[in-house]
Amino acid sequence: MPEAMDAPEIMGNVPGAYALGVFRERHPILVRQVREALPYTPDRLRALDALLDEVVRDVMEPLHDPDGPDGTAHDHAAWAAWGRGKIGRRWVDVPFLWAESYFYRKLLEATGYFGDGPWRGVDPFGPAKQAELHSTAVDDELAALDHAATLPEDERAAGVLLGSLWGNRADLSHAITATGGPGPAGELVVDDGALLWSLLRDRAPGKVCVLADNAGRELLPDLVLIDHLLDRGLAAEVVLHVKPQPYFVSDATPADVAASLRRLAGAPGQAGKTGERLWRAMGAGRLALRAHPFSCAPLPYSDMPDDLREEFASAALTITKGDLNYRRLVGDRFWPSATPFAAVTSYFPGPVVALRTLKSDVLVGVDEPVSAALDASGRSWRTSGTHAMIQGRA
Ligand SMILES: O=P(O)(O)OC[C@H]1O[C@](O)(CO)[C@@H](O)[C@@H]1O
Repeated sequence: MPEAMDAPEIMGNVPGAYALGVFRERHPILVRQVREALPYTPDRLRALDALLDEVVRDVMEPLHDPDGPDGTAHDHAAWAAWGRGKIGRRWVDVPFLWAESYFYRKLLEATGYFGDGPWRGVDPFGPAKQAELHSTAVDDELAALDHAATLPEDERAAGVLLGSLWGNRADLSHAITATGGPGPAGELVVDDGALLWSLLRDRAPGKVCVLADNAGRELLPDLVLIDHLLDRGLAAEVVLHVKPQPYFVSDATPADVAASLRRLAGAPGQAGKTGERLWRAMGAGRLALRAHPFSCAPLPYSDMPDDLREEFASAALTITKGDLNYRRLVGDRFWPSATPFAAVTSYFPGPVVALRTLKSDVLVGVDEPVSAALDASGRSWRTSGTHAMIQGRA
């Protein structure tokens, strides 16, 4: 194991670390927003208030007793095992990735998502996701596909890739405390776009896995990219991995994929044609959907189970979307920025490219003078989504 693999894990209790603000500011706001988003019944309101109190007191309580009213969840045993030595401590005193995952798991429990009552399976982030999917901003983005269709092939390919990349900036969890909307595309700090295309163009079309991130304004351009790969014969099949349950506010679930495909297929022009092709690809099995439980585990991909390892090993390319997948891919650690991407992803069983806008402190593969100059600029370039990377290895 390279020496750099010992970099310290990101925790919320490191002064100045971005993670601290997530626990102190974002999570309380989020619980309050969820409380108002749906007409929750008194039991759910009490549970949400208890979670808010837990977040404000900064002590992680266990999940409810498996024999209790909320105890029907399939994953109690897993969380009890993952949480050994962590539950009972302060949210900020355990690894950031772990604690954030636990927070979203607890939020679902509080809303009754896993219970036997009427709130079972109701996405607490559903209203926000639906509002975004049916916004005029999405109308405009879909209409822009008509112009994209007139571009020369290379420009069009570059456009669909950048659309998917910068779609990651539109993230409802980040929007909670960020100022302003997604805004225009910013700066690329790493651009391995040529590698991505060569992995797809220089060999017979194979399977491409896409590890999706957010629904709505990110998933739509991801689907456009997937359509491009299938339609241009760059992929024989695409496997789209989404979350089995609501997670990190806007992360895509199978229901969100269905809603996005309906949105695309119902749109005029090129967007509608794209939606119809994808709909047919889904029916023909060329576009497959997976919602593996590991997608919501509080663990890095280096701990992936054997079935996922086999899936990625059999892929010509795996594309990971977004900040959280990046954290899980390279390890959520304070790496020196020049740490090679290939070294920290050497465990990954096949070629992998990450499309990510930068929204948290983890960073690899950026030369020290470059990161030092950006740090000196005084901008919060590592965490505000203004900068992005296409970073991969064969
Ligand atoms: O949607 P993305 O790109 O995965 O980003 C989510 C990010 O937002 C946060 O939840 C809060 O910043 C990060 O922890 C996480 O990495």
